[in-house]
Amino acid sequence: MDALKLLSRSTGLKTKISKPSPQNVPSASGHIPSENGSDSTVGRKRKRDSKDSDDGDSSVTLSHLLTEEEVRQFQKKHKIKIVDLKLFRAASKSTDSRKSQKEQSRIFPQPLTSFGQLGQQYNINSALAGNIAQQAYFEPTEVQAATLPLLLKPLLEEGQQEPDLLTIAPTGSGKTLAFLIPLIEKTSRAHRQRRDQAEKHVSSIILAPTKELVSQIVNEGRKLCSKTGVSITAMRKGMELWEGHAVEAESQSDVDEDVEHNSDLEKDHNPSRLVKADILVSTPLSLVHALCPAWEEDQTKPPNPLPHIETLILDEADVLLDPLFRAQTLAVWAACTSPSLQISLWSATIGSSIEELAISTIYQRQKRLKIPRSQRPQLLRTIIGLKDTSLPSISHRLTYTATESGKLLGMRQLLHPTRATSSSKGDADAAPPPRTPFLVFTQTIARAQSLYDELQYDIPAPAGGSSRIAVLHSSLPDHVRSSIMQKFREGKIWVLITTDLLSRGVDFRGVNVVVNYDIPTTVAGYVHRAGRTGRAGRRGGVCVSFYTKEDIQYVKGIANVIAASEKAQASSANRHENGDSAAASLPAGGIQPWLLHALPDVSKTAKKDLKLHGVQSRRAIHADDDEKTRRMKRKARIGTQSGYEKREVNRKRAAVQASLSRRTAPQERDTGAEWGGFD
Ligand SMILES: Nc1ncnc2c1ncn2[C@@H]1O[C@H](COP(=O)(O)OP(=O)(O)OP(=O)(O)O)[C@@H](O)[C@H]1O
Repeated sequence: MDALKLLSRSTGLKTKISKPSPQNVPSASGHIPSENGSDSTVGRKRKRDSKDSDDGDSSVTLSHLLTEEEVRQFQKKHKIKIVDLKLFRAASKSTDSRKSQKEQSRIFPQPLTSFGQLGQQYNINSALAGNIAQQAYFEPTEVQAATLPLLLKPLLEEGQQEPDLLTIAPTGSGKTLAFLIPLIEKTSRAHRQRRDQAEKHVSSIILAPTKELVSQIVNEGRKLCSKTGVSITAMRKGMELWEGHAVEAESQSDVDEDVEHNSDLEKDHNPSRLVKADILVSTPLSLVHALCPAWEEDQTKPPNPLPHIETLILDEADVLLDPLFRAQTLAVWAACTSPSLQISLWSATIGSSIEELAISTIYQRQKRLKIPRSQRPQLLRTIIGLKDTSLPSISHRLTYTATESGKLLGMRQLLHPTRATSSSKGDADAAPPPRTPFLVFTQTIARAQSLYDELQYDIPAPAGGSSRIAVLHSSLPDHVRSSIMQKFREGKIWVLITTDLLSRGVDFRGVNVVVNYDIPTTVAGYVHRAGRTGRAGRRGGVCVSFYTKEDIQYVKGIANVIAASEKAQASSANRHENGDSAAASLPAGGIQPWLLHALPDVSKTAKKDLKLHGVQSRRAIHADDDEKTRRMKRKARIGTQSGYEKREVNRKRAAVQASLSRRTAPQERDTGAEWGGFD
């Protein structure tokens, strides 16, 4: 296993980078034609210095722009849909069918067919173009092809405003690059126009739900910002967003150690604590504390305004606008008071209620700031592929284990596959046994810890023993969290047990197997967890989900996602039938149609309850739980001790306790009695 090579991206470790085969890049559904209409870019590495125009040389233009019909064909082939939501709003007042309303509001801008166009057509900062080339990205992914022109084109002409944008694109499809490139270019242009570095202040904010994701975005951003004059940093303790407003150290959560220090902050004198970076990446709570330290006590208090912020990006927008983070995110959004603020929301899953919330927040803000209609930016929605489906390149296995102890057995079988269990008795077509690295998800921190305790000695000592397995959750100190992340990226840890903390956005390139030891609490959760494998077009990723009797009532949604993903894979296999054998082979252990019929529909209340609390038997024991619930929860605990062994241990413990209390009781009576005086 070459885990080191697979996981080494983002670690700074040098590995040999080879050109991926065309079907392995994220644009696997079909190659992107070059400017002259041919498919010549595919399969050939672009020369780094041949196309990038020099900074300021705007005379180089594309020799050939695609006609509208070609753009339509391109969008169809790559499953790209761009809708102008204002046109859609106007069209929805008509009596036309919804389908035709949608068709009327679709737009067909020029796509980005190669990274070379960034220099040629969009005249981006040459250092930025060089940094992109340095990353050895050979061609844009669908989301990059669709959104980069939308965000970069308005920068070319003065007075043009970038659109507000909602983007839904599959996991691992390169959304981070899609929002970072235009942001860095916009900031670099603003620097050139201003040329007054003394004025430097934060002009853009990127919000992400976890510290791990914040750290990852900053690391990716740093690579792209190199030598562009643009700086990016993560929110950290003691930072001031404006002079005299230090963040309360104890109320402010720290970011990971692997985020390098912003050099501006390391100067000793106090004003240096002022954030001087251009782009600030933060979790919503960290930022909201910076804007209003007492925010949690009084959430009605408006946070201090951030009038200089020109761009706000919500990565994993559906989580940020979910009730869990909603108040904090909206508080930051409201604090960005610039009338020319450009907002973009990115995720693999944005449900219609979240989309409505985002759109209404955008409109209300424009009304509040009294921005004339003529000056309001376009509002666009880009969808890549099918909404709320998992990547077709991932194989899914939904495994019934009946009980909790069945799961442990299943997990051990995955870790130690034998010939008999991995290939169904000599079946030559059976899938090969899954190979580490594994990312294992549980419902709660306590369960992640228990599973770790159970499995920590399962890897044989000659293979590294317990150092190969780790647990990561939000109760661990930040430095431990970042060290585990680093080791997993470097391939030193093979099995990482975690909670939903790592289900969103985190990019471990080489994860081969995602195990849902406990089923996720939402369908979107499944899409995101599964999406930790099969990233950047990698094939061979497997997502195994165990379910027990208690889960049967909830798994239909997951089964539907798997069925949709398999259908997409089958149709892509048909398209590739003349050559792409990897795509042509259907995943092993897929969903049988009878199972889809047999599984009960999930009621709205059950969905809501699952989302809020998880499966009941796996929740922590509460003081007000009745005896039956306690028993059920105890039974669902992760462990290899049999019921008999547990009862024996409890019996012995009770006997020892009783003997101890018999011995201490007389003393307690002597010392504990109140002194009644000499009388
Ligand atoms: N054009 C490209 N060609 C090849 N690889 C790319 C390209 N763009 C991005 N990648 C790689 O794809 C991987 C996934 O990218 P990224 O983390 O941005 O995905 P994402 O769409 O944000 O996923 P998620 O929804 O899970 O957050 C990263 O390792 C990134 O380096």
